[in-house]
Amino acid sequence: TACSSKYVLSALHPMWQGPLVAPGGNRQSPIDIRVRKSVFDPHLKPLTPDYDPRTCSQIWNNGYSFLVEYDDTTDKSTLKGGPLEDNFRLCQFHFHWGESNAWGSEHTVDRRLFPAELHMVHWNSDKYSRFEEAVMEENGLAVIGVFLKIGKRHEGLQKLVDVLPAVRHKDSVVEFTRFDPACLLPTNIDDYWTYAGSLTTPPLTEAVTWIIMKQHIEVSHEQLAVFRSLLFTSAEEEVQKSMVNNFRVQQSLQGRTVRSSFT
Ligand SMILES: CCOC(=O)CCc1ccc(S(N)(=O)=O)cc1
Ligand SMILES: [Zn+2]
Repeated sequence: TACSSKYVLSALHPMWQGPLVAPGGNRQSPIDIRVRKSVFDPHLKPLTPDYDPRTCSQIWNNGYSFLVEYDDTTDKSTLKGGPLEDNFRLCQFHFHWGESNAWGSEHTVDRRLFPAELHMVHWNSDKYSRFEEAVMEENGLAVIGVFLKIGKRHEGLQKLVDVLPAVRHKDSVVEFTRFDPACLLPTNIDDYWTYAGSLTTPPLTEAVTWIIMKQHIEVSHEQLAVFRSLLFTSAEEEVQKSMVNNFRVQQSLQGRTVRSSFT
């Protein structure tokens, strides 16, 4: 069952220092999105991201992924609309990927795996005063998920790819500015699935409104290979481990409904 495979992952993956089973976990992520079981919701509004590239501040390797962090002390880079009732502030984006192009995404669509998945993480600034507070609350976070496919080179991503060697080791950080995260969104952001879920890494809190884009973006094989050149390990550790397969296994839906913004 999903539960046992979660234990298997915990045994194999160095990345799990958190709780193996989220307390009372009945809305865990990621999930498999069964397209024919999703329910069209005509009341879902268009999503309105409004990002200011000047809020981009740094990139760091946290030992699970690399995070591009945004200054979220003011309402400069926000997300509204879609399934969201409140205003959400962008705080970071990161990716999950595999060691091969055959797998790497966290969510799947009718069991289809993608080589990687982008997560753009926002917190509810109408209800909470900072990310660390929102991450513990039921309607605290909104994460946009975008699938990556291998194809043509993504020109906007290249600025990010070029700086990754500078954050090769865990806990390394470099200044990174004037990056517009909107360039990583697909051309069509009106078609998405949405469901109530959780963080996919510790603390695994059930705080996330997930918004998964139907349309993927394309990156080149060479660009994804640079992601795989990152390391889970810090510079001091003798054994260097490639940062690959940093995804969680799918969790059971447990009666949840996945809504779609399109028919
Ligand atoms: C209390 C501090 O909590 C954190 O730092 C959680 C960060 C965190 C943010 C987003 C995600 S994901 N993969 O579900 O988009 C996982 C973990
Ligand atoms: Zn993630």
